[in-house]
Amino acid sequence: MALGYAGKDTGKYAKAGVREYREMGYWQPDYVPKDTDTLALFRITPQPGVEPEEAAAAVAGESSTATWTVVWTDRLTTLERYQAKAYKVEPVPGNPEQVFAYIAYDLALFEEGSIANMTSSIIGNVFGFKAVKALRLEDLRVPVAYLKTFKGAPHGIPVERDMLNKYGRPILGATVKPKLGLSGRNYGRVVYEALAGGLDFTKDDENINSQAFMRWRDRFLYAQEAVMRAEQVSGERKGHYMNVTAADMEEVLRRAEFAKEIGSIIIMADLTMGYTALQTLSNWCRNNGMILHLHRASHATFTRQKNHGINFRVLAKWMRMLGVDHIHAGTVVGKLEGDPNLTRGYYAILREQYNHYDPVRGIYFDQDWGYLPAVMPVASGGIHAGQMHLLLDLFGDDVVLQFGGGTIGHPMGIAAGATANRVAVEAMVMARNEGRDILAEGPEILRQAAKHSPALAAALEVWKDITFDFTSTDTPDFVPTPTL
Ligand SMILES: O=C(COP(=O)(O)O)[C@H](O)[C@H](O)COP(=O)(O)O
Ligand SMILES: [Mg+2]
Repeated sequence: MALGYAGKDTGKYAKAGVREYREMGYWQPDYVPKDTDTLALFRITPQPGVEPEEAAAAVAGESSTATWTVVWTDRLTTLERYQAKAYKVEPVPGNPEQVFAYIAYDLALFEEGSIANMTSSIIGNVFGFKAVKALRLEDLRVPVAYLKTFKGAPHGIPVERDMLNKYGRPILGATVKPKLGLSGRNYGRVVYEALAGGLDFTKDDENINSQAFMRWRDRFLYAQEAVMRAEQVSGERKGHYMNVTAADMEEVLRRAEFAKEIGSIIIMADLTMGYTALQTLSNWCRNNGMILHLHRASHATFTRQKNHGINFRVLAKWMRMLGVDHIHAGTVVGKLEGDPNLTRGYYAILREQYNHYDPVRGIYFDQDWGYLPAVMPVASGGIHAGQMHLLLDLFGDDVVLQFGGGTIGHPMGIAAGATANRVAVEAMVMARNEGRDILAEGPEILRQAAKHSPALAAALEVWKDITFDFTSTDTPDFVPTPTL
């Protein structure tokens, strides 16, 4: 074996000073996790010849105290406390190559209120470890004791609704398109049309920051002028997520300050900024009464493949702790990856105060959120008014439904695109509130509403029943038991 690692060929490596992680105390099948432990569920594909328990112990070791050999200085610490403990290994249904490994981390291991520190421990080194062919962090149970060292969302769902004065229905938004190339003035025109036409929010796209064709200050000014004019004509509160993502933190905060100064209630940031930058911005938003929208730009590079990386639910948990008001969480019916059951699980993680074990939705641990504010999930990417019944049925009211192409691509213009979405959502909410079965009757409810709305009629005609039907790459391992 070419690995500097003790697999089955223990004798050889023991001679070379390499110890099995199991022997070093990282495999403890009798360990009873404490309420204050962080629990992690990893999907491990061990290298051929590496036993599952040893692979689990290795992951526990490398994500906490261990190195590849025993070191003299271990004796200078209370090693048993600081060692992560792999305590259970289970087969993955239908996949003999993989195992689920459960690992417990003591509360002492992570700095208070630091996602950077927690991630450096749990996912810092171990994903490149040669003894595992592939590794995925599937879920995390964060103890309330550690959660209480975070403040969470700057506002949370009820406070955001109060700020907007909008209740009892999904919030509607749109991403300005094309993503790149518009001048500030034309950009502002799109914002105005979309908001005056009936949407609540518009937003910058992830890759709009401050390029030469449209510097951020111009965009912010034109967009805010559009917001204020749309507020005047509609009598409603409106907003445009101003993307403050920049190359350094001073510049990020300069842009955020400016957005506040000109009267915006919301800013946005891209996940590409990094955890520490986001946490600074979250604190700034809490201190300055600004809503923080997060675009999960880049997440699919590490969340999408089922055998390696991090499941999005773990990222969602970190973002709820770190403190964002909104996060993109998938659409199921749109253009981007998302299994229905797993996506519902992500929404539960963001919105509920207590998540009960539900492996069908990919929730592997009970999670008490310790009153950390709920985060508003954002459904965005390839959705349109014709799917309103599906979206409302899947996600309920506490969600931002964002129609970029599905507003700006409307044949009668941007304002008509916005109106189509607003009429569709109001008709569907009313039908649901009257007790109708919107999943079964949805298309008919939309057709009836379209009789009085040429904008909705045109939207239904042009996008008909477009859905993006591809098999998800990430699917649940546990299928629901069919009920008789
Ligand atoms: O620009 C869009 C959607 O545009 P459109 O509405 O025109 O398709 C967003 O960047 C995606 O929603 C991101 O994906 P996700 O929300 O999955 O993170
Ligand atoms: Mg985008």
